[in-house]
Amino acid sequence: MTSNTVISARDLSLTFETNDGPVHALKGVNLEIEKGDFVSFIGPSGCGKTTFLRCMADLEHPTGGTITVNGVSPQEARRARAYGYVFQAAGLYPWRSIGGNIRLPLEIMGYDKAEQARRVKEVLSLVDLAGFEQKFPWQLSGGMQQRASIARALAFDADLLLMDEPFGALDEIVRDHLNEQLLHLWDSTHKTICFVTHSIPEAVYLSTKIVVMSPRPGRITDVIESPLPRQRPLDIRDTPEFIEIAHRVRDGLRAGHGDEV
Ligand SMILES: Nc1ncnc2c1ncn2[C@@H]1O[C@H](COP(=O)(O)OP(=O)(O)OP(=O)(O)O)[C@@H](O)[C@H]1O
Repeated sequence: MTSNTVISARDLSLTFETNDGPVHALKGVNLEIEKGDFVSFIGPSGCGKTTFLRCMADLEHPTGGTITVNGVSPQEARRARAYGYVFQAAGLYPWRSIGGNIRLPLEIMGYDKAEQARRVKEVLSLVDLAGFEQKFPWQLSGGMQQRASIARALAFDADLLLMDEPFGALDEIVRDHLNEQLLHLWDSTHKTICFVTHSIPEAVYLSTKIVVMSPRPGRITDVIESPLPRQRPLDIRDTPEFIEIAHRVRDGLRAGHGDEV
């Protein structure tokens, strides 16, 4: 672990006790994430991607091993507001305007009105929604709503962004556009991003590091360091380098699946 280490998981395990017996959501997970990394977690349903993200966010508590966030416990990191969390669904309050939704966590945290207004403007422009502050969620497309939820997660300017399959419900064209915007945002803000996805092209396009996971028990089967440059136009997806990484991810997913049967 170095001073640049954002997430450090050592032999991390989490077993849920259920009526049907124990569920090993995570077992023996080891991973280091450095400042500025864009890390995707990919794997079949039930391999523990969400559980891992929730452990980072102090929303679940490991039953074995250790995990630190910025060198401290997830609980301390949560209290220090070390991360923003973006959920699968945008989860905006329909009775609040877009500005009102983004402002809500800032109100709770006691920022003064001028600072709230400044931050709302800043994050809306970061996600390309300048001018939409007064609109209500139902007046925005699904992709715009998801961008607004990213803006809300960015509002208190945490260096770490945890994103749980934020674009899963969107069509491919919108998703491509949001992927480009997210890469741009990552590049311009130097944040560290942990991103859950089911899509191989999305994982390869976005990431500096791709973590391939496998279920029962949930574990990491491969960690791929991407050789792709930081600046990535969408057509990088047609290059041999991109296709080679995508193959490796697919092979990793297949191997993990083979263990199940
Ligand atoms: N609160 C809980 N109680 C019991 N079991 C749980 C709980 N949360 C998750 N699980 C189980 O833990 C395993 C991992 O779940 P998790 O949601 O982390 O997987 P995932 O990889 O994110 O799946 P998906 O891609 O479907 O979102 C699954 O078998 C799930 O059923």
